[in-house]
Amino acid sequence: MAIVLEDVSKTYEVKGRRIEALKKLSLTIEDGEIFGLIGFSGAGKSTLLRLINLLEAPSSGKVNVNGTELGSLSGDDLRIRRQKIGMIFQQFNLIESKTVYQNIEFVLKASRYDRKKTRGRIEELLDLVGLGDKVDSYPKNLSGGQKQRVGIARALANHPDVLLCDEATSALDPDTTKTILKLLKRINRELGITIVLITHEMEVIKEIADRVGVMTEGEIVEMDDVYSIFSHPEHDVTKGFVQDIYDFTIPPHIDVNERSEVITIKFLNEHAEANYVNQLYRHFECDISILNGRIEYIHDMPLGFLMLHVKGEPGEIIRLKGFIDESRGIERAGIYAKID
Ligand SMILES: Nc1ncnc2c1ncn2[C@@H]1O[C@H](COP(=O)(O)OP(=O)(O)OP(=O)(O)O)[C@@H](O)[C@H]1O
Repeated sequence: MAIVLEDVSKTYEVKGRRIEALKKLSLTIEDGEIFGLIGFSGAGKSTLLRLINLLEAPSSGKVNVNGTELGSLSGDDLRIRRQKIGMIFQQFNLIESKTVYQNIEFVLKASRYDRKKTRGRIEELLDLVGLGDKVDSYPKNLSGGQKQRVGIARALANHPDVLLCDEATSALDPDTTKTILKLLKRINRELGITIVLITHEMEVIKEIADRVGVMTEGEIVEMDDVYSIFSHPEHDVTKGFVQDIYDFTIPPHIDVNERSEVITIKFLNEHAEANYVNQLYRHFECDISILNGRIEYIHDMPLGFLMLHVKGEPGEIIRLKGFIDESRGIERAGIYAKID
């Protein structure tokens, strides 16, 4: 059971102009995983989500969700299948004139949910998202984070097996973003719901995704587990996104020549926490100062970057670089190219 897209294309015609929003894209999202799609505006992310959500049909290719070929559905079958795909939005999309209770009741009514069970289900959902005391509040009296919690409760009302998140935290401050992402992760782990999220923020991917696809111009140009994408980005677009997090630029006053080099080192896994700089001091007659450094924990696995300014005889600097290149779990990082 999974979401499988096979050679999917989507073309729009606008005033006689063809826009290829998706170009023969193939992708398998495994059951129970959190899959993040990152890309700049116009890359085709929302279009992809609308195909999975059955809001639109592909121009060619196949979309299969949990064993059902979506193109084959119509009428009631389509309506029922759609209920099994929940969705949350950047602007929450709550009905302002309805209370929290009524917002969720609305989707349960639409799905002809057993009326006798409706109140119990809504209370259960609000408890799950930590809003048990807001049942009679109106959206205008809720914070952004609380509104998104209502959005999540509403999306889960019909026991979906897939939850699609369209820039779900882009309107929230960093702290609220973290709590919402934690909630989504808990929902994924505890309820086993597959989550597909689209974002333009690498922080969001780092925080929550198991795997990530990088989209540009209607194609997925790189796809891997999140640690691999962060530690070894291949495509220029991916490098640009990663560099947004590791913004390591050489300070302008640092002179770079054969006796004075800036070396950025990448430490993988447990090597990030070792006393590596100590070893460099001990082994080489160089003057070493730290210009920048950071350890990131991705799914609890450390990934470290350290920018060093090394001064010394050219031969000694070459030996030091050779030592780094031969050390296990340690690599020279270079500077990831920034794409504007
Ligand atoms: N209904 C539509 N009619 C015509 N063109 C469309 C339509 N929907 C999307 N497009 C075009 O398809 C391309 C991909 O758009 P899409 O919204 O999927 O990108 P995106 O990555 O989600 O961007 P954003 O983050 O800005 O939403 C864009 O060139 C867009 O203008």
